[in-house]
Amino acid sequence: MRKEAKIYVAGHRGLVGSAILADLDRKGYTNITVRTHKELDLINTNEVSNFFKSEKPEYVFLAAAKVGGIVANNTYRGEFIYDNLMIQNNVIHQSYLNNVKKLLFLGSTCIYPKNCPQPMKEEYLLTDTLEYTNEPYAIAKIAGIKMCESYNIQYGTNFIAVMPTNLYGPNDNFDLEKSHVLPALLRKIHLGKALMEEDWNAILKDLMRYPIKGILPSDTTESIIKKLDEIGITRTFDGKVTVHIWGTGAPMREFLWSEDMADACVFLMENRDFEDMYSNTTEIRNTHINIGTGVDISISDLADLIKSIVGFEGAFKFNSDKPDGTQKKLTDVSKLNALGWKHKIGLEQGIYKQYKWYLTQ
Ligand SMILES: NC(=O)C1=CN([C@@H]2O[C@H](COP(=O)(O)OP(=O)(O)OC[C@H]3O[C@@H](n4cnc5c(N)ncnc54)[C@H](OP(=O)(O)O)[C@@H]3O)[C@@H](O)[C@H]2O)C=CC1
Ligand SMILES: C[C@H]1O[C@H](OP(=O)(O)OP(=O)(O)OC[C@H]2O[C@@H](n3cnc4c(=O)[nH]c(N)nc43)[C@H](O)[C@@H]2O)[C@@H](O)[C@@H](O)C1=O
Repeated sequence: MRKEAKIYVAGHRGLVGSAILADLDRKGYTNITVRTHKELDLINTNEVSNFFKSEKPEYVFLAAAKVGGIVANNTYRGEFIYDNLMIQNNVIHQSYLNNVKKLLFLGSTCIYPKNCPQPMKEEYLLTDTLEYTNEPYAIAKIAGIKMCESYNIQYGTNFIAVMPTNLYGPNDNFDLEKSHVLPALLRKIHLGKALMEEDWNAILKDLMRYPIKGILPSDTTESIIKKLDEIGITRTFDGKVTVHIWGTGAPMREFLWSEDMADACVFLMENRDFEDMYSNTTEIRNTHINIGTGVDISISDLADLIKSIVGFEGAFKFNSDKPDGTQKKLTDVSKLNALGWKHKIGLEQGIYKQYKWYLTQ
């Protein structure tokens, strides 16, 4: 990619999109175009067509999507499949019609079977049934992979698909109902510590930055304590605090720092073309590539790690009313590592960085 090449980052305000924007800037790319969701609704085919016709980007990072944690995926099933299919159909098809040189599509490791052999290799795609809680989202992502692959085969486009593991970092989603596990636990444990220390400034600052439905900063402390209890941050009569963790705590998850993720995306955009992704010329499939650390941790151990970093001295309670989801989804990153890319930020360092960033919000 020439440093002055015109690059479109879709979803530039999100966790991944904002990290890609910063990474491109750091690497000296000077001609980036972006649009907010309000300025350009990627579900709207006409709007997307007009954008591509007028902007004519040469490269596209497709980091815009309807994204959320296990409960959001399981609740808003229709939105997760419709929004994501529409966004990717519009951006991928308009990229083809407008001769985009290269597009990078972001999928997710939830595309692999619920009981996939571990660690999960790219060729395990479509070999068994999916995890129910995020099946609509996963089907949309699989359709995105297949659309990139099929356009490349039929039209000679150069659209590559990457499958990231769970991600975290600045500009993450901290809505406690809709977010992923790491930001959710970081925030709940942070609030638990503040509640135990009766640090009302910290609590009010948090509620102002990330409003929680039904809680107003002007509420009485008794009312705030009651509402925090309802969302799983419970203060008992002796002043101790218990933070509720969804599920059993047994599932294993892998977490990649978002800035590492962005570096991998730019690395692949710079170094890998579609024809590098396969050898068999008769049946071309599984041309996507996993991005991860290859290291996982149980939810329970993750909570303990966050507890030590935040300095929370309360307790945890596991809430099995909430779903566990897939028990393990460790990525096999040997393909990516063989290309010379490896993550730099380990989980403990990443959580420190995430918490430091969170405290500046
Ligand atoms: N976070 C994770 O753990 C993982 C994420 N991924 C994938 O990475 C990509 C980015 O995810 P992430 O950064 O976490 O998600 P975020 O929710 O942080 O960012 C998504 C971005 O897309 C924008 N967006 C959503 N819908 C539309 C729309 N209709 N039109 C225009 N913009 C829209 C959002 O804008 P707004 O907020 O204003 O609506 C937001 O800026 C996604 O494809 C996701 O599937 C894959 C694996 C793990
Ligand atoms: C990236 C990935 O993310 C999603 O899959 P997921 O990893 O299952 O989602 P998650 O991060 O929300 O949960 C991971 C685990 O964590 C446990 N858990 C405990 N306590 C909380 C909690 O407070 N919040 C949340 N969200 N989870 C919690 C929870 O019970 C589960 O066992 C899909 O979007 C999928 O499509 C996808 O792409």
